[in-house]
Amino acid sequence: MTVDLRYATGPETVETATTAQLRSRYLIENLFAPAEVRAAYTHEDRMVVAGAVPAGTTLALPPLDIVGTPGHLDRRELGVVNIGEPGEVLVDGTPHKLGALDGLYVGRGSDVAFTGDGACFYLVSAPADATHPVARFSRDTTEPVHIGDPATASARALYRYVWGGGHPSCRLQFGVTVVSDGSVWNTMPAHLHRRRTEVYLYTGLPHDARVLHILGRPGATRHLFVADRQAVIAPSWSVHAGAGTAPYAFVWAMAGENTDYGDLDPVAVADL
Ligand SMILES: O=C(O)C(=O)C[C@H](O)C(=O)CO
Repeated sequence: MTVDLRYATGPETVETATTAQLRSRYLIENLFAPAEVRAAYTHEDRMVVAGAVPAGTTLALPPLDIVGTPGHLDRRELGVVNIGEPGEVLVDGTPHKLGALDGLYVGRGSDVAFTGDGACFYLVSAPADATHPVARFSRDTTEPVHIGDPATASARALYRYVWGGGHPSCRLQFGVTVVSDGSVWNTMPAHLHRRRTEVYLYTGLPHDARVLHILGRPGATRHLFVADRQAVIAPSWSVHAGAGTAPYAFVWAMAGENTDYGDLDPVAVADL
């Protein structure tokens, strides 16, 4: 299986990069294909992001040569969000049903497989040094945190699945944010995470719409136009925020030194 490999980068490279260079370093475009698992590996906090689209088959989470262990999760933990129709994730043979935007945490050491005709699973794994139990998160029963304001076109609901305040993990945090009708902005005002890497996967965008995603150091930002089901890597020195030309949601996932969701450095709009 080919893995899309991304090296770690420094902030100074962003200001002089061409658009093509920015896209090849930070944007992950083709994670989802029928009856395949596709993966990208970033050296930023050694996160793996992947797509599994069973399309009527049963797809196993494969080992990756770059990870270097016989099983993908031998030394890793996994977050899964279903961005398609309902499907099942088999963890050591036990099925866990996931509806649209539901999540699943899988601890170190498990074998995982995916089924479901219209299901489309987004996966994030990160190194783990302990084993925590499997946990399912339903978007319908997770109490969202409402942030932003319709007056600034930034109202959104944040569904935190693994975030340090509930189910335990080693390094991984993830959840889903749904931008409210009439709002366009995510993560504005923006912030940085000195102690972790974050990856956003945009979902629910019409095919002809885009999210204008902002990256880079405050005061020296660039942008990428991002389509549905594409992901963007935000190294620890980069803001990560965006405005959509149509309604959208996104899966956010982080890995780093701690699992404290509130450990972030806010950036005032005027400092961007
Ligand atoms: O819309 C938002 O704001 C977010 O969803 C923020 C992410 O959860 C995030 O950046 C976590 O650090």
